[in-house]
Amino acid sequence: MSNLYTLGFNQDLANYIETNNLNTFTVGRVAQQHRDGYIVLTGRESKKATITGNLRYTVSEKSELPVVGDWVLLIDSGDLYLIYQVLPRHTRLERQALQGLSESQLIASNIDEALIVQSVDQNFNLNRLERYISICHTGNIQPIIVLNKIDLIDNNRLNTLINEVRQRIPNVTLITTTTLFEHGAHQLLEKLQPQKTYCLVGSSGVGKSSLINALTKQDVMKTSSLSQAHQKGKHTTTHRELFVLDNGALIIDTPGMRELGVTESGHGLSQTFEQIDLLAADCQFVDCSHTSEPNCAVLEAIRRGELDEGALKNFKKLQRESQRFETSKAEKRKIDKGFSKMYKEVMKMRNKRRF
Ligand SMILES: Nc1nc2c(ncn2[C@@H]2O[C@H](COP(=O)(O)OP(=O)(O)OP(=O)(O)O)[C@@H](O)[C@H]2O)c(=O)[nH]1
Ligand SMILES: [Zn+2]
Repeated sequence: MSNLYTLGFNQDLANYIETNNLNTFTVGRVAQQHRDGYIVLTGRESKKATITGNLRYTVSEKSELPVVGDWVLLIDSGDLYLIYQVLPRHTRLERQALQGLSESQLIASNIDEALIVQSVDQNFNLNRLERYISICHTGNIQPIIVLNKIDLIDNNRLNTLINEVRQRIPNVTLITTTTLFEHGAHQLLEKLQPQKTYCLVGSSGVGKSSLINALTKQDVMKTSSLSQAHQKGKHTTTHRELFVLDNGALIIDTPGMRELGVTESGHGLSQTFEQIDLLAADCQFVDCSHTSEPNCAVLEAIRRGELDEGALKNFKKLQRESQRFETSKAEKRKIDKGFSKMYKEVMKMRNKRRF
């Protein structure tokens, strides 16, 4: 078991296995997810794996199936492991496809900190940063902002950008990198701790694969050429993969995520827009929408120049989005429930007829 700890295994998981009498299984961590199966690490080996029929047919939602980062119980069947069970997840990186169904998609699990990568060229966007940060908070993941490709701009411009981030998002760690020069990512490497799991998120072409290559000091990820990276809809990273770095940190690369929707209105948004949340407590109306109400503390703060108007605008946009998501989820649940009721009634009638 001791080798498992180098993969991020912890006492909570050990206790879970112990209390549920699951000691007979091999424990592993999902390192790669492909169309036709998985690669799991057990601390001793890396082997192909597939899920058991039992697991496939007993899950009630797709998100209960294994994803990269998951801890799983395995049955050894020679050159293949069978995944018998997914152990409880302590964090989840989840997204909702903006033009999609009401279903959210689990991207990876058990991530301690997410590195939100933006490049300092036209990709730089405060609203998008806040969007990614909300998703992290919703999944209990600590966000870190990484501004990459700083070789493209001069120091003045860089300081302006850093100030812009600091003003809008004061409480999240900010790191600057370039993968063009040796040691250009040293600030980032120093931040990564052994046995902790990180993931890289960000639009296609911002340099996530290049950063992985810089951190692993190898060419493990294929990077796209600039022209390719800017072709719309082309993702150069096609699968998710977990890497163990020389310093013992674990890092997961995820494919470029253009359509990244927030999934819930819970604490994710209020944690990200903490300042608005705090101010709102002083609004005259409990359900103040901070639009035109009298004695609105949020609008007052904007008037006084203490709150960025852009932050409030983005907050409202993300709030509307998550409300839409919640509503469509509730509607879907109602429809599903209706179907299941109908199905039960039909079965009851069939059984009656039989006897
Ligand atoms: N100037 C400059 N270019 C960089 C830097 N980092 C990466 N690039 C270039 O940006 C392009 C995209 O880099 P990738 O590492 O493939 O980007 P990615 O985020 O992994 O992209 P996806 O795999 O599509 O999600 C490549 O041409 C890289 O050479 C940097 O620090 N400075
Ligand atoms: Zn208000």
